[in-house]
Amino acid sequence: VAPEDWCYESQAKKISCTEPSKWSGNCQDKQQSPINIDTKSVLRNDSLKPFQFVNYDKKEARDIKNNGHSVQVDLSGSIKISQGGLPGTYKAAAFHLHWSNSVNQGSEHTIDGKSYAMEMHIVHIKDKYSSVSEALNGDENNEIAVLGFLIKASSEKHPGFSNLVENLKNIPYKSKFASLKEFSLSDLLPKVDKLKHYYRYQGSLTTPDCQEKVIWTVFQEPIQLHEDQILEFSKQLFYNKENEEKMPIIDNFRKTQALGNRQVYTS
Ligand SMILES: Nc1nc(-c2ccc(Cl)c(S(N)(=O)=O)c2)cs1
Ligand SMILES: [Zn+2]
Repeated sequence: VAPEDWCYESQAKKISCTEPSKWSGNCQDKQQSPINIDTKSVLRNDSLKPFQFVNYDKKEARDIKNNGHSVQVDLSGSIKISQGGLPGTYKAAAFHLHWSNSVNQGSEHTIDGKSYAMEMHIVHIKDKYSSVSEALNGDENNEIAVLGFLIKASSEKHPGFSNLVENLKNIPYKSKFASLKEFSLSDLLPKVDKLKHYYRYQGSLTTPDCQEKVIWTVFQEPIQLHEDQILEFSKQLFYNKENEEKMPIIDNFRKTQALGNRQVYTS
């Protein structure tokens, strides 16, 4: 089945599409993501130094896009990460999010069985590549580095996310774009001194073809958004194109996968 008609369980109930248990490619292999992180079984690894974030504080106006599975913001390759136990420098490609229509679930990774309301993924590729698809052609298991940020509901509105959230109503359907006011990635993330603590493991893309080429980082410090900001995603965004039956993007998160013989490390 061609990967483009893959879908999540919530959609498979309404339309005929390939639901997660039937995803093809590497999706049925043994080093899949996301996983539950059992904090009692993680191993401290002192070589997991703090990340070096380059141009994360660079303010840029960017487009936000409904890609039919999530909401995505493409990033310029001048944004980079290094250190953080990575084998070299990686450049940013894009970020996207996963969510539900309730705040008690929506994240992909879980911590001691606890789901968070959302999860943001900043996808990076090795510096030598110029696209995610080029990186996926590489044959190492660390061609891609995803930084995962858990998001929890709070009573406070997150000012850094306000413009992004306000623009969701402008991209209701697949392939719609909107222009965001200038912002930096740092505007969205916890303070850099809170990013010293993170989990690390070897895994995959959480969407087809689930290639096992991702070195995963899940930060321990969650981002806090107001409940209304979180619920706006499932209220305003639809999977389908303009003139098709409206199907809200809800529960666009993959279930946790077997850890198998992998070890999760912590900085
Ligand atoms: N069409 C879509 N692709 C993705 C995607 C692409 C690359 C990656 Cl690495 C990921 S994830 N969730 O593993 O971070 C998701 C989402 S929606
Ligand atoms: Zn993702």
